[in-house]
Amino acid sequence: MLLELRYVTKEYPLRSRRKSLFKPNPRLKAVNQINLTIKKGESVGLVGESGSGKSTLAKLIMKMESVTSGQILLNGQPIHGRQINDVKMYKQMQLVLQDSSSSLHPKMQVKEILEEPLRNYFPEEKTVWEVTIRKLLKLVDLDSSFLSRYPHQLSGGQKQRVCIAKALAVQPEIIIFDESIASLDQASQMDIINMLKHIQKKQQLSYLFITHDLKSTQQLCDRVMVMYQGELVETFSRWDSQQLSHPYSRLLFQHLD
Ligand SMILES: Nc1ncnc2c1ncn2[C@@H]1O[C@H](COP(=O)(O)OP(=O)(O)OP(=O)(O)O)[C@@H](O)[C@H]1O
Repeated sequence: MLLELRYVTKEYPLRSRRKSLFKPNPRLKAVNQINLTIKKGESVGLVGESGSGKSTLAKLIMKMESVTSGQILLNGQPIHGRQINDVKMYKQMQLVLQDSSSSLHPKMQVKEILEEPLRNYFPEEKTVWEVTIRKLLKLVDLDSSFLSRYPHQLSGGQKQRVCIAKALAVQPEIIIFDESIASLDQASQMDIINMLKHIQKKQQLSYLFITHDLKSTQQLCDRVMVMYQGELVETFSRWDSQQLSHPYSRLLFQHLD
């Protein structure tokens, strides 16, 4: 299994006005006992309303937050421990966020932005960096005229494409998308989804595609999981509302068209 979550829970302390020495501070279970698996080459959607715990889960998987309990394994190795170092982990797993402006350095040209991961992960391949950068741009449907542009000279969709190219530069096994295309218009979203599908097939990549919009998972994902109030309440791979068991999943289906 490429990625496996076993009973993963994340609690945050809740601020309470009255502190008592005798009562434990109240805590919020942002993520509650989540079990999930993603195989090589599989594309999995994670859908849920705002506050259901999706981003917290992404942060736990990317080791940006510590787990309260449970285990996350990448290729069988627990990531929240000393068994796997961060460089090795981020070589296998990359994250693409919604707000691309925060992950693109404003003073770097696209060429430099894409060179950075190659410098970090493939220093011995310096002679082919330039060719690789052009290939990456082509993969995300941008031509080489973009190489010299700065982030402020790109549209939202083009910025997201550069972020995706930056993640692909590392040649990861899995990419986690956290609302990565949510801020784009419908047509750009569809373009990027089709592009991601094409790349995934070509490279046998795995995706965890996190979104509040069920429709965007329909094209891209083999399997969809529904999160509600920190828990995984449903998993389905057939788009048949009759098969759903949780009222929230049924509600999501009602808003599909
Ligand atoms: N650092 C934190 N400290 C305390 N509570 C937090 C923290 N981060 C998230 N939470 C809480 O955890 C819950 C889940 O938040 P999370 O951001 O994971 O939801 P989400 O499903 O990604 O929502 P959205 O779609 O709006 O981004 C929310 O109630 C949120 O307020």
